[in-house]
Amino acid sequence: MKHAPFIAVEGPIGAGKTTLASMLAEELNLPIIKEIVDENPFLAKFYQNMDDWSFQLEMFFLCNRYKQLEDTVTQYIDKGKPVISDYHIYKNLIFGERTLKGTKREKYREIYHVLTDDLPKPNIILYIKADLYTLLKRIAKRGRPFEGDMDTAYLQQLIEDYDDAMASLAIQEPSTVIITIDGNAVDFVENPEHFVEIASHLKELMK
Ligand SMILES: Nc1ncnc2c1ncn2[C@@H]1O[C@H](COP(=O)(O)OP(=O)(O)OP(=O)(O)O)[C@@H](O)[C@H]1O
Ligand SMILES: Nc1nc(=O)c2ncn([C@H]3C[C@H](O)[C@@H](CO)O3)c2[nH]1
Repeated sequence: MKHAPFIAVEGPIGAGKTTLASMLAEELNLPIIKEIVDENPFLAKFYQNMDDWSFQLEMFFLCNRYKQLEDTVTQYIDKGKPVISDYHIYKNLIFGERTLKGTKREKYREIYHVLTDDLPKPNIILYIKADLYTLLKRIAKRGRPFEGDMDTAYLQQLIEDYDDAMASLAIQEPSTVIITIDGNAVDFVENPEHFVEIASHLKELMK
């Protein structure tokens, strides 16, 4: 691999990104960058009223991820050190395009590009695909109170948005390696062999 591996684990809500990224970080001895969830002041409000809170929420996620990406670049990428993250900053566009409307969507899209276009992006993406049934099961298992009433239509739409986004990324950035994991069938939590297979694949790519 020409550049230091910058690995992102992606997939719709509850797919298992943090779980897999943490397991891989430990197995491969990699530093991990994790999404900020608990200190997010808008998330619970957003799930109660998406139209009222989407712009604040998307901007909050974007600013946080921008800061984390800047730090990741200076601390790891610029020094040629590998790193793993439980998200790709592109997810801001996936969510923003879905939750925002009209001029706010256009403004947000512009701000996203101004902030991120000149920054390095992950060169390996592990994309966990999973169906609605699996995601709802995992979201319930995790039991975050504010996700309790999640609209299933929203989640189903995001599943499709993620598929479209990964297909677009594959075209826009052909050098990015995208490994798709069937999150319904492959269970890296319950089945150690499944995890070993993913970790071995990644080790090969990182050589
Ligand atoms: N392969 C799996 N098999 C069974 N349970 C899993 C699996 N992956 C994750 N889980 C469980 O599902 C829940 C959601 O996982 P996790 O928090 O890693 O998802 P996520 O994709 O990071 O979520 P979010 O999109 O909200 O950030 C957790 O309770 C986790 O333990
Ligand atoms: N609207 C919106 N935009 C984002 O960029 C975004 N990223 C994550 N999330 C939601 C999913 C989980 O509930 C919870 C933790 O991942 O936060 C988001 N929601």
